[in-house]
Amino acid sequence: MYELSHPGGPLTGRIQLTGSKSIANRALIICALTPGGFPIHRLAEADDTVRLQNLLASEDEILDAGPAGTTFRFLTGFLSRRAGYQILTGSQRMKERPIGILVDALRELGADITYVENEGYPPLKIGQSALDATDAISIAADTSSQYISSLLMLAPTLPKGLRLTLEGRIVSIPYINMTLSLMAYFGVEHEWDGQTIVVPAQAYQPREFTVEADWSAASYYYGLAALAPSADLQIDGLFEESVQGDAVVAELYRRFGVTTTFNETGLRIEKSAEALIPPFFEQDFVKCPDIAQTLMASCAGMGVQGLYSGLQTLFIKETDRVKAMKTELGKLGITLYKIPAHMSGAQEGQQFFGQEEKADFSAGTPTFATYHDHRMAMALAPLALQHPIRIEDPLVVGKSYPDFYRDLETLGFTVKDLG
Ligand SMILES: O=C(O)C1=C[C@@H](OP(=O)(O)O)[C@@H](O)[C@H](O)C1
Ligand SMILES: C=C(OP(=O)(O)O)C(=O)O
Repeated sequence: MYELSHPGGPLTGRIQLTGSKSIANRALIICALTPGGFPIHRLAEADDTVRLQNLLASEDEILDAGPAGTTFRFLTGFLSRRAGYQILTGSQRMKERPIGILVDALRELGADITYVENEGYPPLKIGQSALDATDAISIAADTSSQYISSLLMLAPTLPKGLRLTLEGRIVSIPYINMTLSLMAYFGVEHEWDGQTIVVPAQAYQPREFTVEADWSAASYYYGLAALAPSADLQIDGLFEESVQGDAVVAELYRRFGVTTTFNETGLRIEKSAEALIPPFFEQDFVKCPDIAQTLMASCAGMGVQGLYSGLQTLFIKETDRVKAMKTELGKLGITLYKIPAHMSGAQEGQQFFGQEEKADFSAGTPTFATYHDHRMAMALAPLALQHPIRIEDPLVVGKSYPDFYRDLETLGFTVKDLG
């Protein structure tokens, strides 16, 4: 367990931000699909990326993706064409994260995939197939965009390419765009017409590639700036033009008086002591699910009333994130609650959640559980600007950002290992 604290006063410093695991994992899969490969610079040191790199190089029969969603989903597609049989497995939580939508789509293409334990869930036994049964399939787009990205990256290498029709409300759409723009960087063209993406058969063109810094990780610095009396932070490695949907975080925090200016090496986040905090924050997170916890913790720290929608994918991530945030914010006297449909005006398939109290530390130092979810630890960490906090299983951050605590220390935080 770690205890985090900060002496108070203005928050200043400079961070070389970790690389994006989403971008790195796409680059690794595309590289493996490109004859001869290509050099990738600033490959993220995230556990999920190291894992994918190791599994792509492994000839073992059992491949363990651990808790890494993109690693598991991207490999499910990739291994369908690799020689021999492999068993693709993961952590206990991974075995609870659905994979049936992707398996059904791959089976329609001709894949040889069987469930080793429970129907619809990892682990999978994956054999080699030409994936030439058809060149046009449909897939439900309302559960995880990672299934779609997995198919898209494979698509140009299929004998007749792929015509992929997305059904239902599309979640996490910026991640589909990220996949397509990386494919385009490596010379692969597509057409997106209505709900259908067409990728003709083509070869990836090798090109050197550099991984951008991680905008999802940047969200924690926005969270810190929002809770500091004043802040001036330089975050290196991020650029205004980004393929990451979570870059929207710069816009979201502007509402709390946290401003962003781009410069040569990255960006500067500033908040002045006079910044006005609005009483209310409303946001649909369907395009940026990974920053929802950051904003919930910020609203808690500022005592801003939050109204959230687009959280439907959070239930099947590293943990049920809504439930986990509800429990942990509850330790600070905050109720995160579902708003009944008749009160929120929610349309079918939509749910609204609300919270309004300000974090109350009068019960002493809170101990936050992390539920095997890196984002629980990192999203709650900024609250240490208001009162010391304790984080259980703190090294869970390694999934995307192993140097998180070291970077906090450079901003003046004390990180005490309580064992
Ligand atoms: O493709 C990706 O890199 C990701 C897609 C998103 O998942 P879903 O599409 O399952 O929402 C996101 O939450 C995850 O952290 C990374
Ligand atoms: C949801 C996440 O990752 P994954 O789905 O790849 O496990 C995440 O990093 O927030």
